[in-house]
Formats: sequence, C-alpha cells, structure tokens
Amino acid sequence: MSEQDYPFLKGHGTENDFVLLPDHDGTRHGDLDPARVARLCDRRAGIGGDGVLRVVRTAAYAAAREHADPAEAEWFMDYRNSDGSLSEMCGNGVRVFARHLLEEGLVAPGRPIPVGTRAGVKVIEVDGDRITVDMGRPRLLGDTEVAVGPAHWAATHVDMGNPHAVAFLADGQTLDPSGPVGPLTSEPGFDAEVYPHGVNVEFVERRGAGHVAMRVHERGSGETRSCGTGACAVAVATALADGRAPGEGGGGAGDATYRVDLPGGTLEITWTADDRVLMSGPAVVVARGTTAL
Ligand SMILES: N[C@@H](CCC[C@H](N)C(=O)O)C(=O)O
Repeated sequence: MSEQDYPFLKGHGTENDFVLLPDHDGTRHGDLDPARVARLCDRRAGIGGDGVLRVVRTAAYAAAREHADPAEAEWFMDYRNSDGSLSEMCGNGVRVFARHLLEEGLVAPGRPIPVGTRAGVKVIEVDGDRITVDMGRPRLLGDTEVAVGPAHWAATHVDMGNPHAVAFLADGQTLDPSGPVGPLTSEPGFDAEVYPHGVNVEFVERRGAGHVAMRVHERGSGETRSCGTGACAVAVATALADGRAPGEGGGGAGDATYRVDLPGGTLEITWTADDRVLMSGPAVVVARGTTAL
C-alpha cells in the first residue's frame, strides 16, 4: 500500500451501486473533485458505481452543517452522482450507508440511525436483511411531460428531496428496451423550465393492484438498475392516480403500500396516513480495499 492509497468499500441496494469513501474527520477527501468521483465510478478503469458516498462526521464538514445538526445526526452522507455532480438525496445510498455504519460499529445496534443528507436528516431502521428509511414528506408539484425520441408522456412532478418526473406507460406499452422507452442510453427530454437543475425520469408499468414496475434514467448517472427516491416518487404518483393519497382531498383512508419492481430488485414503499414515505429493501456492503484513484 503506497502513501497515496486510501480505503474504500463497495455496496449496493437492489443493484444501485456505490463506492463508499470513509473520511470520518473530513481531512482525507476535502471537497470531492468531480473528476475523481468519475474516475472511481468508471466501470472499466475504476472501481465502478452509480455514485460515491463519502462517510464523514457532520461536525467535521462545514457543508454538512448547513443541512444537518451534528447533535441530531453524527454522520453525514456526502453523495455524488457518477459524473461527479451533487444530489440532495439518494434513497438506496442512505440505506447502504446505514448498513456500513452498523457493520463498522459506528452506530449502536438495534436503534434507529439518523443520517444527515443535503435533504435533511433521514432516520433508518435495520431489521436483518431489510433496511427501511423514513424519507419524510413528498412534495407534489404538478404535471409535466417527458420524451424519448418521438414518444412522449404526461408525467407527475414529485420532489423527494431531489427532483423526479414519473411517466405512466399507456396500456399495451411495455418497459422492454424494444418498446417506446428504448434502451435509455441518452437522457430523456424534459421541460428545462420545470427542472433547471435536471431531473430523474421514471417510466412505470402497472402490474396489478398495489404493484408496479419501473425503469429510471438518473440525473448524473444514466440508467441505473434501481433508484430509491425514484421508487418513492413512483409510489406517490401511483397512489395519487389511485385516489390513495393521504390527507384532505387525497381520498386515501390509511397507509398506501406499493411493491415496486426494478431491474435490480424489489422495493416496498409506503405512503403513510400522516404523509411520510417509508422505503424498505435490502442493502449490502460487498467489498473493501484500497485505491489511489
Ligand atoms: N439512486 C439514487 C438517487 C441518486 C441521485 C439522483 N441521480 C439525482 O441526481 O437526484 C436513489 O436511490 O435515490
């Protein structure tokens, strides 16, 4: 191991995969350079990942203290997309992050784990293989439109801390890459006035009562095999369409739970009667090592 080498770990939640960089005192990585994030995430020349999770104490990182109180959340997830850009939130990432904290003995077992993010503090509970995060209140911001080539769809604008456009396929359309959604090798079209900082776009196929399937093109990472905030946005938009949204005028009488199938696995999303979104599914750390990248 040379002096430039530093530790990393690799983990994923339903195959949404991340490089974790422990930097507890915030002295090792400073403000992560986007080019270095891209090198780490490169699937041929790097470690490979949809994003990077820097593991830093909230108290040790000035940017973290703008979003989270160190007294409330000891740890901060400094998230970057694979192109090096920042995002406010990553739902699968925060579940992998909690798994890592627990495995390393950095948090007490059997207790809720608060983690600071750029979208505020999220609380995670671990029950064996299942990791559940309370994503807080979704924001429903109206209707918009997305496009892939000549095909276009009406979409629902949902903010889960980060921006999403959820498009339901028409009857007879499928998510198969041979269909109108295609292989998603480039960014879908969207309204730049609605999303000046870009957007994560979800395409949804209904599978039955309380059950949907989706594919996602993520801002800053391209098509991924899963997106936690995307699955939450999809469940919220589906509940809205089904008349199951909580609260006055929403029509819902209690919790609305959806099974969301993604290429990399299945997540269970509940929009609670008191207007919080809970996301559950597996999250694991699969490797550790050192790198000089
Ligand atoms: N995969 C993530 C979302 C990551 C951030 C997103 N690409 C953005 O730019 O907002 C998830 O699991 O939520």
